[in-house]
Amino acid sequence: MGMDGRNWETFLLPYEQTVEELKVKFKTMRSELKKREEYAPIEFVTGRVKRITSILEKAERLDVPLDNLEEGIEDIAGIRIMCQFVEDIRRVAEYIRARKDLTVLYEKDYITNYKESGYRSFHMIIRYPVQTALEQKIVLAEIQIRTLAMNFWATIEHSLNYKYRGGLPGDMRLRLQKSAQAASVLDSEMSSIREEILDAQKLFEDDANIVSTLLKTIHRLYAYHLVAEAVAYQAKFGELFQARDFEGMKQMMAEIKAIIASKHEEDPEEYEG
Ligand SMILES: Nc1nc2c(ncn2[C@@H]2O[C@H](COP(=O)(O)OP(=O)(O)OP(=O)(O)O)[C@@H](O)[C@H]2O)c(=O)[nH]1
Ligand SMILES: Nc1ncnc2c1ncn2[C@@H]1O[C@H](COP(=O)(O)OP(=O)(O)OP(=O)(O)O)[C@@H](O)[C@H]1O
Repeated sequence: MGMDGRNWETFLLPYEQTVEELKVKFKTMRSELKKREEYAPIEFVTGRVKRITSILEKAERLDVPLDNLEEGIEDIAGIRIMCQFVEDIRRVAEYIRARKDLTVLYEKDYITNYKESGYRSFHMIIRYPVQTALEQKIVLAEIQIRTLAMNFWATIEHSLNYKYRGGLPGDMRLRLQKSAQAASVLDSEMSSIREEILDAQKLFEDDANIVSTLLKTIHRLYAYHLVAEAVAYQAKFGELFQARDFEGMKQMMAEIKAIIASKHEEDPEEYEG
């Protein structure tokens, strides 16, 4: 007996539950990663159950018999994960592959191989065990992972395609391809800016480290009874810090280390420990 005779409402129930559960899980992943590493590779998460008309149209287009919708249509349950940067997409995919509550059936990388329309996204088709009131069912679901720029483009393109019912005029298609290119450039630009921001943060971290190790090194001079030197270096440090002269601090560090090393040579026994 075909799908037509069955109850759509109960057919869609496990998919609705799947979408709700996956949304919660990925939103939780977002907040957890944000707490752990001060930066979340996930910007936001959406999900939807495919509408009946859209399921029927797709079944017709892909020649899927109505009694095989569960296996034939892979995106009845769909989740979408938006990221700020292209690099985040790989990370999120890694986290998904490592999960124990789902299995990845296959992946489609439309970022390396974007579609002719200009569409870019990373797709994962998963098997998800969902516990209903009566039984455990394993359903297929689609996870789309994309940047904000990819999502912007795909949203506009989707609505235009819907408006023209797939028959986009040639010039429109060309302009969409061009804007997909522009979105891709935008993603690359943002990635390189991100690298620079991370470098700047690292530099700041390094400078902060120089200050603390230099102050500790100056303090060690007291252990070698070099009180006058310690006081002089402390004063010089004050000047260097005022000028934020980190190169000067590195030189000072080298000088003090040389002094300490020569003291060691004079009398290695005295200063151990
Ligand atoms: N906006 C937009 N979305 C797309 C495009 N191509 C694919 N998608 C999205 O990605 C999903 C999966 O597409 P595909 O990987 O091509 O797989 P499919 O479902 O077998 O094929 P089609 O639905 O026939 O494209 C679609 O259901 C859309 O949500 C595109 O050109 N533009
Ligand atoms: N995996 C997904 N997660 C969240 N939203 C999605 C997902 N896939 C599609 N959508 C959105 O659901 C709405 C309805 O899309 P629909 O499922 O009818 O078509 P589609 O997935 O774009 O195309 P197709 O029928 O070819 O699979 C659109 O706004 C679409 O952007």
